[in-house]
Amino acid sequence: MSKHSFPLFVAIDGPAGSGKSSVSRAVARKLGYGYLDTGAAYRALAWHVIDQEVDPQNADAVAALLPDFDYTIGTEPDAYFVRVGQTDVTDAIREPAISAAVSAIARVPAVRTHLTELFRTIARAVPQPGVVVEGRDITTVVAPEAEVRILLTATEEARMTRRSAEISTQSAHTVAEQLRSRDRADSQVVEFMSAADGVTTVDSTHLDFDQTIDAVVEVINTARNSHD
Ligand SMILES: Nc1ncnc2c1ncn2[C@@H]1O[C@H](COP(=O)(O)OP(=O)(O)O)[C@@H](O)[C@H]1O
Ligand SMILES: Nc1ccn([C@@H]2O[C@H](COP(=O)(O)OP(=O)(O)O)[C@@H](O)[C@H]2O)c(=O)n1
Repeated sequence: MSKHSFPLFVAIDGPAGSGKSSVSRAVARKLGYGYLDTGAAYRALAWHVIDQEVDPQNADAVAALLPDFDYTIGTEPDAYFVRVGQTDVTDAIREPAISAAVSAIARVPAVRTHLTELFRTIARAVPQPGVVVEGRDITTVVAPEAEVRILLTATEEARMTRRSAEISTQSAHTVAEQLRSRDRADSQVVEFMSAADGVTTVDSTHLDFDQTIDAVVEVINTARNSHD
């Protein structure tokens, strides 16, 4: 199969609140690409684990749920949804209880292997000429060979401020503490705080949302030109 049979792969990693989901989705919309939110799969599995009354800390019990984990995600930037079986969990997976449980299931090796395979399959199958895939280990594990690899960062302060502006049900202090402890737990499993070789860093601390989109599109265009 020629390399043009697969969509152009844009891999974006970064810590919580760096803007991965919102920026990746907007970039995909702008370029007419598909969009894959990999964090949503980890969150959906955490939702399923809790729904099945399994202890998220019990790695074997979590791994045992994988063969029957029936997960669907929308890859159209304008028609985003996440389903487990027939249940729409798009909003439920953003609940604080899921955010609190997700790192425990994300450190189970069988979970990472299973979801990584799923991501590769979903990304290859999008009908668009490109796909923006975002998460924590896309540039390093899921698609180290991606045509475009970006680390999206922002200072901890900027990320906490953005995230707490979104969440009205918890104090800014609680949101910041939870984000910090999730980043700490996730960092023990995958490296997403510094760019791997060949990965371009986009620091959005002093960029507004539109400027961040433009900066990412510029990295993609530069990489595309060098591949042509
Ligand atoms: N450059 C930016 N300037 C200001 N706000 C931003 C910027 N990038 C993202 N945001 C906002 O920050 C919040 C967190 O972004 P999100 O995409 O959910 O991050 P992540 O997916 O990395 O956790 C969202 O409300 C988003 O609109
Ligand atoms: N590629 C990925 C994506 C997410 N994750 C896990 O999934 C969780 C949720 O990811 P997310 O992207 O929705 O998180 P936010 O950055 O949006 O807060 C993370 O805290 C990680 O534990 C992962 O391990 N690897």
